[in-house]
Amino acid sequence: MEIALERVSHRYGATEALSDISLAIPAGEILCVVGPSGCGKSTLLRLIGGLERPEAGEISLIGAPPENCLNPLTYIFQDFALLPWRTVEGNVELALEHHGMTRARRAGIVAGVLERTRLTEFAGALPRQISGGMKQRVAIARALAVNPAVMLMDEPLSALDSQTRELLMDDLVALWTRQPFTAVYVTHNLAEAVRLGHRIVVLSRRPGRVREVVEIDAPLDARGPGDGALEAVQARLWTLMREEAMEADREIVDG
Ligand SMILES: Nc1ncnc2c1ncn2[C@@H]1O[C@H](COP(=O)(O)OP(=O)(O)OP(=O)(O)O)[C@@H](O)[C@H]1O
Repeated sequence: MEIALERVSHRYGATEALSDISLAIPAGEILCVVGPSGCGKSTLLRLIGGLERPEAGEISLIGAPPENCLNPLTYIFQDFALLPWRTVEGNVELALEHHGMTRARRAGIVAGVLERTRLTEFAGALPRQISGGMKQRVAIARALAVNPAVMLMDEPLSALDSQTRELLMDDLVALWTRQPFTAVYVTHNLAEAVRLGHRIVVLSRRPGRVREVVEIDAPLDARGPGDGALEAVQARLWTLMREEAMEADREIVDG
């Protein structure tokens, strides 16, 4: 299933958040979205997820959903959004409730995604008993359980320390390599964008417009920290964003 955005614009009152965004996200691609604070990254995700309707333009899902897809679009947030009184298994199961499936089928799907996210032995743990990185793996498992057409990821690693972030990036690459998924991945972190993005969209600030789309050919599992070619892409992204980030910074200080 492919997502197409055609000339999408959105405003909140007098604030023009996004202007004239056209993008196509083919199945199996991770598209990273970067840009200075307030450029409309989260708005873009909300519009794609159907939480808000764009003021102008079209967003369409094209083609058939993947086999056994229970929900075409799922979110992964920075704050994990786990229910504290449910176990790891119970949190993943949550995504499968109200889909009218047998208990055995549900258990099979949960076991499968826990295995893919290396959580099997923690199935009975409560969120407070596990680390932040593991909590985010539970959120990823829960998103994968519905076999979505597209995962919408809003700063999923930004609440984690840098070592945990590295581990989670490795996990996401391993998951994608085993079974490619489609994702729109919003981040402030350019190192994350060059590790995880097949393409990276740089948005300009207010209104957010597509400033540039950078494509990275290297396979995800061939990328890693200290890779010179990736660092060069990261430097280029920073050059594109630097002035606007400085302006955003000044605005916050002045305000
Ligand atoms: N519900 C809302 N009502 C009014 N203005 C909003 C609303 N949501 C977002 N905005 C404004 O729209 C613009 C884009 O916001 P958005 O949160 O999408 O940006 P962002 O790039 O995700 O920001 P950040 O990087 O800081 O998370 C900002 O100027 C913001 O203040």
